[in-house]
Amino acid sequence: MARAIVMVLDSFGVGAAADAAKFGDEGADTFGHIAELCASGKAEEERSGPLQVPHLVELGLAEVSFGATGRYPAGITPAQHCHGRYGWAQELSSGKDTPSGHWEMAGVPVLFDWGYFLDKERSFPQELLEQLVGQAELPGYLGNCHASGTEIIERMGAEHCATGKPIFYTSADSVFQIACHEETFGLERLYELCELARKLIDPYNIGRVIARPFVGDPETGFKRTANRRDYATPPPAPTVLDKLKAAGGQVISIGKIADIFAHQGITEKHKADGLEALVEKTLEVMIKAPPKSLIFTNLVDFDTLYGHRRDVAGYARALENFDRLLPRVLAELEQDDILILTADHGCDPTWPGTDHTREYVPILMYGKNLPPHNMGKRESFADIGQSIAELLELEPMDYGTSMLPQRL
Ligand SMILES: O=P(O)(O)O[C@H]1O[C@H](CO)[C@@H](O)[C@H]1O
Ligand SMILES: [Mn+2]
Ligand SMILES: [Mn+2]
Repeated sequence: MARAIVMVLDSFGVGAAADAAKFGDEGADTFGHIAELCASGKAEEERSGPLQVPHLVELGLAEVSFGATGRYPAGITPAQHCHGRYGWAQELSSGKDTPSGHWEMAGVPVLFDWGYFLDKERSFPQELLEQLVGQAELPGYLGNCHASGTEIIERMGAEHCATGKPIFYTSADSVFQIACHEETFGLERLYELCELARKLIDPYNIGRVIARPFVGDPETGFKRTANRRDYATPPPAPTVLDKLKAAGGQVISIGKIADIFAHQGITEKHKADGLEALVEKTLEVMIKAPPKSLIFTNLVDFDTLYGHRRDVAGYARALENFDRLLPRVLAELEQDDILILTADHGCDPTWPGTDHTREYVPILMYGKNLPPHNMGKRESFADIGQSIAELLELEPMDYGTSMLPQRL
């Protein structure tokens, strides 16, 4: 019996989706724009020249980009022969957020609208703020606005440390984020505050409360730590993770997958800090995981360190690093295993603002038994969940079309 290994390159979109205009994202292209800036010598920090991702290209990445946008990315030579079974998928879910993207790839698109805090300033309802301050016995709060998480701790970190007031902020996503200093405020206290916020915020239909701990001081500057924790609302229906767990399979979360699925349908979880450590952890798990396992890894750095920060060279470096590690992942595949590389939304680092972008995502599948094929445009990320259900011999999911070859 096979195993499925899914690695999410968080935010690695491959071109504006058909409905991108609704999100103000017409023309966004995370992969294409990174490649373009690399090829024109404008992404030279700690790397140089055209984007080098030959192993991803062998799995079909250049063809996927061509299919999604009508052109090959600048500076990328398409592979003579692709080894992958690949396509590009549009999102059925109404939002371009992380939970929607992940749940949809697990077979459960989010067809309802999330609640959002749309006002850029004074973003949160007064009643919610009063409840939080009262019940958590806080001296008040800072922020209460849309912000980039790194920028707001630079701006308000000192006042937070001096007053003990937590920093509340949001974005175009359905999120309530709380930034607090790990030492002066306390990490456990921040988590407790987020748990309270999670309960109070449920009537507003918000996807996630996120704890954003940081360290540092006003002299040397403030820095976020790896102790981020996401408090997601649970998926609206059983995902392929739940179905696999119920069928006695293993569902192994690496990185923030367990948080994104509100810890549902998970049998084992591992955390690691940074792209390389997350790939190493995936390799470690691949050596041991039994048949009928789903190994599900989220590579968050692409999004958090580079996409939202609009750092093109950083994103390119991370892609090149991942590409260098990819042969080791391929070497660890057993005969019947299938590797799926994909993304949950875009976050074009050349795009205005700091939010996600509505894009097609790549689906690059590879297995020793899997005939290579260009599977074209996919109607939903749920094709991933349906493929996993078929591979691991589960009941079919309600959404999605399997990308596995038809059995004779
Ligand atoms: O700017 P930071 O704090 O990284 O926030 C980003 O991370 C959040 C969750 O992925 C998104 O809502 C986005 O705004
Ligand atoms: Mn994401
Ligand atoms: Mn993000």
